[in-house]
Amino acid sequence: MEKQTDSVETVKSIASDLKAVEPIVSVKNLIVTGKDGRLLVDHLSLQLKRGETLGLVGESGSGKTLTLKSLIGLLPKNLSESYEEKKINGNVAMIFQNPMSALDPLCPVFAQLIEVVMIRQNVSKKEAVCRANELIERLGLPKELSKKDRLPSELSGGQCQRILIAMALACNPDVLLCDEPTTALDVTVQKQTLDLILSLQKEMNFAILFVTHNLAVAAGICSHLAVMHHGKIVERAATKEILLTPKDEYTKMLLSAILRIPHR
Ligand SMILES: Nc1ncnc2c1ncn2[C@@H]1O[C@H](COP(=O)(O)OP(=O)(O)OP(=O)(O)O)[C@@H](O)[C@H]1O
Repeated sequence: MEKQTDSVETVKSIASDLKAVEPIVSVKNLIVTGKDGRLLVDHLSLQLKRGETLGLVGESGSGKTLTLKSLIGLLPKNLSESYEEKKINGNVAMIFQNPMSALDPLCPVFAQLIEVVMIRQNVSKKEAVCRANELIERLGLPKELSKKDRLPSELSGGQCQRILIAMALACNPDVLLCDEPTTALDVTVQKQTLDLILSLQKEMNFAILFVTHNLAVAAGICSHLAVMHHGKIVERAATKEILLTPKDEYTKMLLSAILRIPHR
């Protein structure tokens, strides 16, 4: 009997080891096309493992957001897609670029958070209120948010983004898709928000796919970068390698376009 229990434990441990190394996100040859036949995402392939942070960088219009939308199943209806593989092993959550427009402007933020907790965690309203309060505290948001009916317009941009991060956490994500989550914030709030996302990742070990046109921001937080140009990934490597020895001409151009503080 003891031997049998031992072997069950061994199988369980092998299964959990396999889960740790198998990719959480696996995309092969994703193609997104417009009505006019224009290739907006062109044979894109990527993989992401638990705890990894991959930055998807490239100029505006290169297809980064459409890649995320395809992954989360929110591709606009006028576009069509095909792929060899598109797999997400676990829960996925997304943080959008503009926190103000991602929230319902007419509904108090606490009520919006409660709704997400109720739906995603399948709990009663009473339990959802408790969990939403925990999230508010964990994300360093003012406690009175749960008491006063505050609309998104009565919060700062940084606070709204924290509400969206709280909503994402309520989904218990295995992978977090971030679409320029700090672009609409001022630089100090940008840094606080990025630090917050990274510390939550450390704690919960989810993978991050981080979309930005800002190579400096991506380089600061991502272990690997994939450079996108005209819908294609033209180069993918460890962040250090891309910064020190870029191979693709477009990557070199992106690097040379980073603004530097002039010598005083
Ligand atoms: N619903 C749509 N219908 C037609 N074309 C679209 C649609 N959505 C996006 N596009 C086009 O697809 C291309 C890629 O768009 P996408 O939003 O993915 O770019 P991006 O790299 O995320 O840019 P940005 O950094 O500015 O958000 C762009 O040329 C855009 O105009």
